[in-house]
Amino acid sequence: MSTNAHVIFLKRPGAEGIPADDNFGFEKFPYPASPDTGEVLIKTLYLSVDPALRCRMNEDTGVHYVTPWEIGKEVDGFMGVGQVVQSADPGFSPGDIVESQAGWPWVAFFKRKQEEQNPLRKVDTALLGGNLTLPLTVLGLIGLTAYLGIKEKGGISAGQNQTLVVSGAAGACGSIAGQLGRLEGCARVVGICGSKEKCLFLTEELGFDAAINYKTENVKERLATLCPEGVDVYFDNVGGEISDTVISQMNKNSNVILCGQIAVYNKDLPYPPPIPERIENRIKEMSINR
Ligand SMILES: NC(=O)C1=CN([C@@H]2O[C@H](COP(=O)(O)OP(=O)(O)OC[C@H]3O[C@@H](n4cnc5c(N)ncnc54)[C@H](OP(=O)(O)O)[C@@H]3O)[C@@H](O)[C@H]2O)C=CC1
Ligand SMILES: CCCCCC(=O)/C=C/[C@@H]1[C@@H](C/C=C\CCCC(=O)O)[C@@H](O)C[C@H]1O
Repeated sequence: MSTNAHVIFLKRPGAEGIPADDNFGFEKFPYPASPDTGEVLIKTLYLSVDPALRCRMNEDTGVHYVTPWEIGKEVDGFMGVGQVVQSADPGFSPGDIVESQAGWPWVAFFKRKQEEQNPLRKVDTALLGGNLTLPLTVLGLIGLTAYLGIKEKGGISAGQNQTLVVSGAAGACGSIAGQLGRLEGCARVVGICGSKEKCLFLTEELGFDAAINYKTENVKERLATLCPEGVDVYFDNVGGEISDTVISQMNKNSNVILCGQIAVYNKDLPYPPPIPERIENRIKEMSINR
């Protein structure tokens, strides 16, 4: 009989801890014989490895909607895509492509019950043009996060000559947020990211007006040059010093879309992590929505 295998969580990185291989283990276990009534057997195809999973390595994530991983238990991510191998549920047939919040059995089969909290959804592959990872990116939670952030929190109106700055701009959320900001009507879209190649990707392929490499350039000076009328909308993926610098150049009544704070995920801080007092004061003085 073939065996299944999965990733388990072995130890927390601790305060100020950088995640390492030995935080995780790999365990083999028996492969389920066949699905019981109402169950399907799914082969994992793709798993989303998200920055917020780092917060699940801590004892307390700081937010109610993201639960910490338990020591010795299987690692589960936010979303995964798989293929039905056997089905004892009339709603699914072998070969169906499905998505759900997924555990991490590695290139293996697993058995899952239909759960109210975490439904298994059939993916309409005709919409995907052969790219089965799209439900994990632009057509999934990532795309929705960027869309709702820009639409609901950005305060963007066409014709208002607004400047949008995006940090983590070449990443999954940031790259979509910048493009949506442009479509919503921002006059200028500036991305901040960590390499020359990523800067070129933003300006040459995604239509950003400019990009700043925070690893080699002075972000404060470049922002002042690229955003001469100040910043009206900031899609914040990173927090930390970069965000302090952007917020210092934001206009009165402007909007920070607080998407994530990846720069501080290795620090043992509650979410959202505290910001320096001078930045708090500026947010109040300038009536910045955050
Ligand atoms: N609110 C929500 O529901 C959601 C929030 N998020 C949050 O959005 C953010 C981005 O997520 P996502 O797009 O999926 O991530 P990606 O993994 O696609 O991109 C993350 C990028 O962040 C950059 N980065 C990493 N560390 C730092 C640092 N110290 N300073 C500056 N940049 C850094 C890196 O790019 P580079 O080379 O440019 O440094 C990295 O590639 C995260 O904070 C995440 O938690 C994501 C999804 C949903
Ligand atoms: C702990 C810090 C979270 C910071 C915000 C963030 O990065 C969110 C990430 C999302 C995530 C969260 C939404 C719902 C989780 C529900 C899962 C559960 O365990 O019940 C999701 O949208 C994808 C992430 O990257």
